[in-house]
Amino acid sequence: MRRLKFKSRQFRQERRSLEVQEIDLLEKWIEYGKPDPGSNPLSFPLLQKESPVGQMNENEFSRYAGCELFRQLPLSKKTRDGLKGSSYIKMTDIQRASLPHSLCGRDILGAAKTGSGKTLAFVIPILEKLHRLRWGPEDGVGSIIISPTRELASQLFDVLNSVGKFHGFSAGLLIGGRKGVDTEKERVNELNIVVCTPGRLLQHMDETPNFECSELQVLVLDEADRILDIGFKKALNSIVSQLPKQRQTLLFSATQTKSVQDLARLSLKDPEYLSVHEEAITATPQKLQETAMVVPLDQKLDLLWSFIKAHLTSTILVFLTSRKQVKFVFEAFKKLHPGIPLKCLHGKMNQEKRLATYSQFCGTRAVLFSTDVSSRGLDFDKAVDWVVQVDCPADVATYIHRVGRTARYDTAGRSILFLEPSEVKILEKLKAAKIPIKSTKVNENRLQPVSALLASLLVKFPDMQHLARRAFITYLKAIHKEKDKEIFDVMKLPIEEFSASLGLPMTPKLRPATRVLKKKKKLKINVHRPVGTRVVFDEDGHALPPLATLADRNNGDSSPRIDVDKVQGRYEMMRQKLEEEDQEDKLQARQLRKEKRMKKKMKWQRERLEEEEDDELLGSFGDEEDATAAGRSSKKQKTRGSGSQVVELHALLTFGDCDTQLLQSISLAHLCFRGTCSSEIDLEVCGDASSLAS
Ligand SMILES: Nc1ncnc2c1ncn2[C@@H]1O[C@H](COP(=O)(O)OP(=O)(O)OP(=O)(O)O)[C@@H](O)[C@H]1O
Repeated sequence: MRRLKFKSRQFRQERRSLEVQEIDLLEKWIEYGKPDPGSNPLSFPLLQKESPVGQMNENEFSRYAGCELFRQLPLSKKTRDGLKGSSYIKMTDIQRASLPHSLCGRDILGAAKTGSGKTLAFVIPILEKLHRLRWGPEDGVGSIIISPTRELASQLFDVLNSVGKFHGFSAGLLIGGRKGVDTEKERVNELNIVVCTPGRLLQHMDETPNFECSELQVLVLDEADRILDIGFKKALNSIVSQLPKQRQTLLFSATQTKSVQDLARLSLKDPEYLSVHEEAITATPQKLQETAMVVPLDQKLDLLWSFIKAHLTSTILVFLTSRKQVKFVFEAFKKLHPGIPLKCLHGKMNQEKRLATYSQFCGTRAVLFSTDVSSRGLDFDKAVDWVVQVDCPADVATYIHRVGRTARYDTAGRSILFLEPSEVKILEKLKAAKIPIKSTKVNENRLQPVSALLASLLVKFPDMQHLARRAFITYLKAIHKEKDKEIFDVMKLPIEEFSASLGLPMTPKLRPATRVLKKKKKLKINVHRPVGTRVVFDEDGHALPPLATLADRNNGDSSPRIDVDKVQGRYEMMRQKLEEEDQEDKLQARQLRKEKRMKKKMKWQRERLEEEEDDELLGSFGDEEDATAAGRSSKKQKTRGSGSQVVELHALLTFGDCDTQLLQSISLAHLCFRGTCSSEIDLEVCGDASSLAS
């Protein structure tokens, strides 16, 4: 047994040196085959499947720009094994075009159709870059992947988990509201790869002590155009200002931004623009059949109900404009029992429910009513048969993302768009954007009216009346707010008929927006008022504004006038003072963080050195030292581990509101569960985690 342990240490050393050799080889290979900046590897002659791969002779390597199999790329064994384990063999176009550039460390601006495999195009370079840098727990956050929604972040995390399972990086999913943030704070500093939504990342940057990303290597923005748009502007600017400028940045989306201003915000360095489907005849997947139907607003629910009743064995994703509409249609249709499971998803649902709904919907026959929270990035296991857009999308990009939830990778799919007659102008815009959408007429004979059923439902369940009213109002408000007035005109809508179609007995009154004037706050005497903030009154008993004390009384006027220069001077002085103090504070905090990091790093390096010395000692002293060294080295194995044969359970941690339990179980297992694949070497278990060893 002792001998076996000695072997396992030697094995670890050998493995480490093999890893160093592999990295050296990969770096040479990448350097050798770098494609020219600005070139598109898709236009290179295809590398034959049977061509030799890797090092040809001392200074010659096989070509990787222009290859189509993952195994022909300069990737580590761990990544290759991860890809193979997930059955990824052949690259998609965006992967073929971008990976040769991103593996060399270049910034990428990648655009490709929905469902075309953009996720792997950024997950692989992250794993490879950190692997080649031999990134470890003590190095902190090496990569951040930002996604606009929690579901998408969680899905990206799953892909990272499956492809990166042979690497020893710790990764965390940081999403969600206030809940769970404290648990995350305790562990977030140990992460190497962070998958997150902008809000949660910023929350940690602001609140978590010592959380910093000053060593960041790769920043990824998935659905980049969405993250760069106005809704996330403030958050993203704050995030980027806290990241080092020296980093690789990868931006991907099906509808990519080219705004120079946007890109300047991210300080991209000579990015490679790779829009692989720009030349394609269509902007949407080839196997997607797209149809539009013109139907008056008051018949949309009839059409939707008839559609669902006619497709009871399908998986259908239905998009509506507002959360209130989603709630109403879902609750109402559920009570009418259409004969197929119904689900709903919107941004105000709690996170656990959102994630549960998302995973339940994957691969089952069901109808999911959703707002645009599901429109981007989600890969419902390639199982959505139909995308139904009951309400017109805000713009062409939204249309592309919504229909992109079906016909993913190489599967087929169908979509249908219900258009109010006043909205038909969008068809021209869709066609101009190379979207092959065909218009068909509604077959009135097959329409199953649902309005009467809804009216009786609203009588039976008075709560539903409120939902219906809210759905009505929020829809009209949303249309009123839409920017594209050529398509959206609330005045052209049949408002009364629409209200009746929801089952409402009377059309709710739409009041013009009024400003609610707040009551003037009563002034109270604050006895705890800090010294120096005394209120000064004039002779008539009126409180003087604070700056009146600075007024220039020497100009002869009876009423004192503010001396603007004096006031500005004082402000300027205060501003300067504050800025100086701020700078000092920042410097101090940075210094402290740096020292702490250095200490941690030194400690880890010392431990590793000791471990290596131990190994060498063991080599000379043999079996005697084994027993004492075993405990110590097992402990070290907890924090640092790599290698193809040793399986460590600490590989990936999951953070997030719903994962507290999982987090606990992983940290338990993380204690020191270590098994080896070699039949020669026995399981080595330390401490009280022995019960986990079986
Ligand atoms: N090389 C590949 N071989 C086989 N399947 C792949 C490959 N790359 C990606 N896929 C599969 O294709 C599907 C779509 O991939 P992915 O979600 O990355 O698309 P996307 O381009 O990011 O889509 P969207 O624009 O909607 O976000 C996934 O189910 C994924 O597993």
